Amino acid sequence: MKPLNELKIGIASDHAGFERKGAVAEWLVDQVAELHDFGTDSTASADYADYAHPLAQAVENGEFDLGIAICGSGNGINITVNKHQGIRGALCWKPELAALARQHNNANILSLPGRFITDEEAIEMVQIFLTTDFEGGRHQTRIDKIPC
Ligand SMILES: O=C(CO)[C@H](O)[C@H](O)[C@H](O)COP(=O)(O)O
Repeated sequence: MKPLNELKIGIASDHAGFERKGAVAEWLVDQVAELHDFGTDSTASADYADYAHPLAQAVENGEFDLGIAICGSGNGINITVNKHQGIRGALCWKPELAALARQHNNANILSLPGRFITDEEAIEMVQIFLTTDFEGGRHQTRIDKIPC
């Protein structure tokens, strides 16, 4: 994993994750090399797939190192990003899960439940996700068996 200040990060949300995304982005923009917001851009009702697919495509093709996806429960946006072959999206709601998502799953998109976590919890999970390395070994063997 590159150092935090060299990472190119994509972020996306629907309306339900918009305000949480704003708090995360405000903290993150000074920490990383590049931060791109794939939308949405307000709390007006929106469909998470419209923002999740462009984020997932950009991470999948290497334009961004890692992604952050936020909707109300986290489920809709996480289900959507995981439709992409090169994406391993992990829905996390506590710091230990964000660490394990990197260590064991080599997750490349962190999905967060915006309506069920605080700004501080979201930022803590993002920081952990972006600075924790994949352990490889037995976990790589398992990841290699995922594609079908
Ligand atoms: O949580 C979500 C999907 O898993 C989305 O954030 C939706 O916005 C959620 O289903 C709530 O939608 P609503 O239109 O705000 O009721």
